[in-house]
Amino acid sequence: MTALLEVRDLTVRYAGRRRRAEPLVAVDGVSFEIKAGETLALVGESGCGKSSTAAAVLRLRRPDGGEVRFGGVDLATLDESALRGLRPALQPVFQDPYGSLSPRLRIRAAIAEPLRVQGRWDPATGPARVAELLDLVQLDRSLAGRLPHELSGGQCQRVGIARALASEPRLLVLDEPVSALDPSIRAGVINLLTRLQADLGLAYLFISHDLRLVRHLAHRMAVMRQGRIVESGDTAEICAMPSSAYTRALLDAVPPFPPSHFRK
Ligand SMILES: Nc1ncnc2c1ncn2[C@@H]1O[C@H](COP(=O)(O)OP(=O)(O)OP(=O)(O)O)[C@@H](O)[C@H]1O
Repeated sequence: MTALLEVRDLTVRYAGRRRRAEPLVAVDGVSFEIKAGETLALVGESGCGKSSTAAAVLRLRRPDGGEVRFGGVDLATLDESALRGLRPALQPVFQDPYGSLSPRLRIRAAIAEPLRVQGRWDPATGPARVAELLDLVQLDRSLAGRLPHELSGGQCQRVGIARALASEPRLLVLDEPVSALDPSIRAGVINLLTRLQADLGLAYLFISHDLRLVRHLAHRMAVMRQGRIVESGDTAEICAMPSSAYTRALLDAVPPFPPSHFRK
């Protein structure tokens, strides 16, 4: 099967703080691919370049080098008007569930917003679509009239996922999607993501520093260090026999697995 997302030699640089300072190379020649229905986890310590990679894949930031081919089209070089047509297919889910939602927008409006922005809101069918999206993320329809602060963190993150699904994406970029949540509700959101992938055939770029989650969720993983991928491949194989000493050190720091509350 051909890849849905192909990233080749991706480079992201940030200008130095002081004038004439050397730019910081946050992502340095990173390559990976993701097929439809597959999860690739990007793992590594804080500051290794995971979020910068995600921002370049989502074209929130124009890469300084390399290719980001989505469905064969290189997003790295597209202008904003050409990107507009492709953006619905690649959707982000961020770490902070409250920060991702406007505090004054009721849940039904928050879920409908992407459809309105994309000019796809139909007053005749829209409310039923919002209800369907609430069902998809296993939220009670009665929550539609609430404001974000009236919901728990886990419920808000489900709203964030429903908003992403409203665009009928093919790829979700999940940047630490459960690390801000209470440990007791993380498993519920992870199980939801697993089920959505099976039902909708979604591909996930899953960014996490939590290797227990990665072992549970990701078909393949890529380990980043100082902007580069030091090891990548099948998650189970890497976890059983890492070829890089750095990966081994990351794995050795992880408590025993699996937590019993994850659905197998
Ligand atoms: N907007 C920015 N301007 C300047 N430097 C940045 C910017 N964003 C990130 N960096 C730097 O780029 C490097 C990679 O950061 P990035 O956030 O991509 O790493 P990360 O692996 O996602 O880390 P974390 O897990 O802490 O989010 C770090 O050295 C960071 O300080």
